[in-house]
Amino acid sequence: MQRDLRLDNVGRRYGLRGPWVLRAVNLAIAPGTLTRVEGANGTGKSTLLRLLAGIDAPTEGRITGRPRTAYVPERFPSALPFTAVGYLTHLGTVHGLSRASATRAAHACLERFGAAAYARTPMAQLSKGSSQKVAVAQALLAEPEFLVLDEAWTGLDEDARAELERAVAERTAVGASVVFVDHDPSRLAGVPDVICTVRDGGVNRRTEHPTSPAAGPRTVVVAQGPRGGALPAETAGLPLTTLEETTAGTYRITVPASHSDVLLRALLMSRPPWHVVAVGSEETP
Ligand SMILES: Nc1ncnc2c1ncn2[C@@H]1O[C@H](COP(=O)(O)OP(=O)(O)OP(=O)(O)O)[C@@H](O)[C@H]1O
Repeated sequence: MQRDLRLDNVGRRYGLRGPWVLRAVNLAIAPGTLTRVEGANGTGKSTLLRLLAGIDAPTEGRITGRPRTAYVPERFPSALPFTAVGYLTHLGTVHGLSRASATRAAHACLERFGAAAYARTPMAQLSKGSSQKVAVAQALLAEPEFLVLDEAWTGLDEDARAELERAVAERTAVGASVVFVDHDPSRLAGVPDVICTVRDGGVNRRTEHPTSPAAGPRTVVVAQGPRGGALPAETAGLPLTTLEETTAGTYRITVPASHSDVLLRALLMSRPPWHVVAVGSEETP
């Protein structure tokens, strides 16, 4: 994502005389940020996400700067006349991949979320959880610059939930933005850069400070790199909780557990690679 996605004076109501669900919303989503949207039931969270994703148009106001976007809706229309892999392959070709690459990407995505066994099952026959995995896979397939997740974790098993958290971390680490709603307050706790609260038709935006002690599980990585040097550039988008040079060239780095894979990959893939000495988990207060 190269620039902010902007909502200027956006309003949305359903029907000509329906009540305004959102009104006078001004909001900017910056590249590389993770935003959590919260609010009571029926306040307009899904409405806001559909507007952000471009699935729905504002009744008034303007939305500009939307990059290549993917969306996981609250309710995924699973009764489609495709097998899971057929559907994802089709979408891959729509996104410009060759058929062979799209098929490979489709299988890889299903495998990643533990749904490889259902690749050839007609979508209408998938269980709710399996079809949710396809919903998530379709969004991640094209490596979007902007990812919008409306209760995307609901119905996923534990492994798939963790995998989706990792996928979110990967997206933001490469400069994409992610906006999500989730009923579980501990979802990615301490990680979001921004919290948006929808209330009384408005959106209140507040910036979080990932450097303050974050809630949720954290991973401690001890790694050796250049003395007094900086972390590899690939770690720039990560919400590091602490970074300490314990002895010359040895660093103790703490990240939210959901981001540990991205941190480790960045360290090991940097040129020259860092040496990872230890990885452990840290209890949080
Ligand atoms: N397609 C629609 N047609 C008419 N009214 C709608 C439509 N979609 C949403 N609404 C109304 O807009 C309001 C906000 O709904 P929305 O689903 O955006 O809220 P939400 O905060 O996501 O709710 P929840 O937490 O229950 O998922 C509700 O009053 C809802 O009935």
